[in-house]
Amino acid sequence: MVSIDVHNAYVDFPIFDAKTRSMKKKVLGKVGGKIGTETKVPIIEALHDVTLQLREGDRVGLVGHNGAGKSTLLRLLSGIYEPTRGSAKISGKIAPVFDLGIGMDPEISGLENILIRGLFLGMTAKQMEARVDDIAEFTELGDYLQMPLRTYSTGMRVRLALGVVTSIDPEILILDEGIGAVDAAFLNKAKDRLKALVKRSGILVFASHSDEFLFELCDSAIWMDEGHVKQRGSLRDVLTGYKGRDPFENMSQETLERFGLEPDPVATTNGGQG
Ligand SMILES: Nc1ncnc2c1ncn2[C@@H]1O[C@H](COP(=O)(O)OP(=O)(O)OP(=O)(O)O)[C@@H](O)[C@H]1O
Repeated sequence: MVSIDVHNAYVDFPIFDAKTRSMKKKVLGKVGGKIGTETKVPIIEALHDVTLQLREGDRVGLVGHNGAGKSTLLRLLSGIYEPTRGSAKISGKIAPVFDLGIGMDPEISGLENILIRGLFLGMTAKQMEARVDDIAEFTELGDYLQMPLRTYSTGMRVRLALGVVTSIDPEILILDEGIGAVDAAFLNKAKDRLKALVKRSGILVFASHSDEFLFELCDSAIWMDEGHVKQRGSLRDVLTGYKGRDPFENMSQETLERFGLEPDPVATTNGGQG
């Protein structure tokens, strides 16, 4: 049974090299977690009293300002961070995809990197060997696949990484946005593979700043603010709360239809003006 149970979890980062005196001057900022200065060493409270349960079939988007705690929560859900207080119990094979470039070795070939990266994401060597041709074809990298990775452009690396990531069979897929460096045509091609990947995953948690991408992959969402869960619910409701307006407002009819979504009735009746 695939599941995630987080109970009253906190994640603190003590900052040993910060200048406590100057930190005590209050600076009001919109972004970032809370910085506590009561102790000698300033502490950033990246997650504050987070409780959530995720079950098989959940497709959850994570939204929030820069520094709100999304990446920290993803790392907690992946078992990379332990909670400072509280608990996080994760059952299932986790594929954490934070940084598409992570786990790649510049000195070995693209093909070898496909294999290594697959192992890193929980696949067996046999499974990866069976998929390598399909991945190679998807990347359109041709003879470059025999060359060391250091000879690749940024976009070529992303193609390779996306090819591997979208070929795996994760029970729990933890996805952090970072898919910007490829050209639009390739991203469209990757979207279909990403959707198929999400379909065969047990649980998806996806942090993103793109409404459209969130609607492609998720049906519910969590709004993180200053390290705590500010709202959890349907993707539309949470985005409306977070942005202060209905996310459908700015979507074209074609996009809405593609997602199988109903246009906002208010916007429709007044000619899309409000
Ligand atoms: N390794 C770390 N050491 C110290 N502070 C950290 C560390 N990682 C994150 N933080 C702090 O924790 C808070 C939450 O950061 P986090 O990276 O989780 O935010 P985020 O919501 O993912 O932001 P973004 O949208 O900018 O990626 C921030 O205040 C950040 O400064």
